[in-house]
Amino acid sequence: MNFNTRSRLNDFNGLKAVASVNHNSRSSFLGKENTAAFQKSFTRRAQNQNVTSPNAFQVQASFKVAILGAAGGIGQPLALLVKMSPLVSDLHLYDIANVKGVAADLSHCNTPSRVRDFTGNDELSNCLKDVDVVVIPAGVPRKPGMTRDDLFNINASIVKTLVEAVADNCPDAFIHVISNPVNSTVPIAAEVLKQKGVYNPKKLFGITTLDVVRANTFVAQKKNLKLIDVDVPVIGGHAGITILPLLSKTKPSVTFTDEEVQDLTVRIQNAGTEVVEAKAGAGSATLSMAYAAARFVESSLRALDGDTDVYECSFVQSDLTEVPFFASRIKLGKQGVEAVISSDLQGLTEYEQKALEALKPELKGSIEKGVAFANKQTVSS
Ligand SMILES: NC(=O)C1=CN([C@@H]2O[C@H](COP(=O)(O)OP(=O)(O)OC[C@H]3O[C@@H](n4cnc5c(N)ncnc54)[C@H](O)[C@@H]3O)[C@@H](O)[C@H]2O)C=CC1
Ligand SMILES: O=C([O-])CC(=O)C(=O)O
Repeated sequence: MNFNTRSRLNDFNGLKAVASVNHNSRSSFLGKENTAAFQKSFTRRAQNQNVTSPNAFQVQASFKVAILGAAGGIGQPLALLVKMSPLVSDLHLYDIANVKGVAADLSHCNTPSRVRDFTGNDELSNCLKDVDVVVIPAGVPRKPGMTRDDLFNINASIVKTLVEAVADNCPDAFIHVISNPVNSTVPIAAEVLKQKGVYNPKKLFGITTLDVVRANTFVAQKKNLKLIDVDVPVIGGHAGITILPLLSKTKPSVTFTDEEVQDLTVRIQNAGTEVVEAKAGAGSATLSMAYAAARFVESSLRALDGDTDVYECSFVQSDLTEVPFFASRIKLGKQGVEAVISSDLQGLTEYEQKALEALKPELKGSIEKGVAFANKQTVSS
């Protein structure tokens, strides 16, 4: 098992690979455990397509990705990063406003995927037809002084409506929910899919990758480690104390003083607020979020493509604890969540064990709020 993030950051060859017709091997700029693994999957794909001397253009990438909320702060840089993925053949951008220009702009990049724009309810079905991965960053972001839960009233309805369309048009797709509060929007999505009779818990993901990205960055800085070697699992949920970095499980193995554990944990938990305050009313994390979401998209596509070494943290339906949705490390495969990695929860420090118990009531409450919203709406509609 390879849990490290080596070569995720330093390998920008993906851009070169997709831009060069003579390039006979491809490596991804994101989400690759290592170039050798990617080379293996490239060769496998070439064999499957009966291409004898493969190059990046002959070996067709075959995955369709849709981004709902594509003209927003996260949507735009995310669309750019996904446009650079050699695994994507079609990129569908949907928003209620301003998406035409974003798509026109992006479509001039000389990477292979085709970009199409869709706007308004009438075009949502076409946007979603035959899509493999749907990413949902639609919704409003926080302003200083707000909690993620303060976004519930607006974003719950947005996510509900969009997931209804996903259920009707691409029920087999991987669904990546970014819109906050993730601790509630993911359970809402699950209820909507159940109501439509198409819920597959293995294919619904709350995106918590940014917590891992932050934890890796902050730990590497604090302990003076090589950034690409660091991997910290982050469990629980995606708000305040429900975000629990398991510093004792950091790879490579590293020791922290009690004070370092306290400081790092609080910084990782408050990192979203740190950005909201720095942006001073102009929104929340967008660039780091787009980077994190692109990493999760790339990992999902690698899994769909048959790679067998794909691990990420995500907020999914889980029986790891008594809380029905829980973020933890998962193994991704062609059918979605192949395994929830339970070993991370064994041998926790006293600090982590206490923090885990403390987060459960809040997380459970947020999940129940989402479930109640989805079901109340059904009764009254
Ligand atoms: N999961 C995570 O780690 C993170 C989640 N977020 C969340 O992501 C969401 C989006 O953030 P930003 O991109 O900064 O916001 P933004 O306001 O810049 O962009 C949101 C986009 O969604 C679009 N939109 C609104 N309603 C829509 C609908 N019904 N259908 C399609 N598109 C719709 C808007 O037109 C806009 O283009 C927020 O809820 C934010 O809290 C932000 C950072 C990290
Ligand atoms: O803090 C916010 O509102 C956005 C978010 O989820 C994050 O940056 O982690």
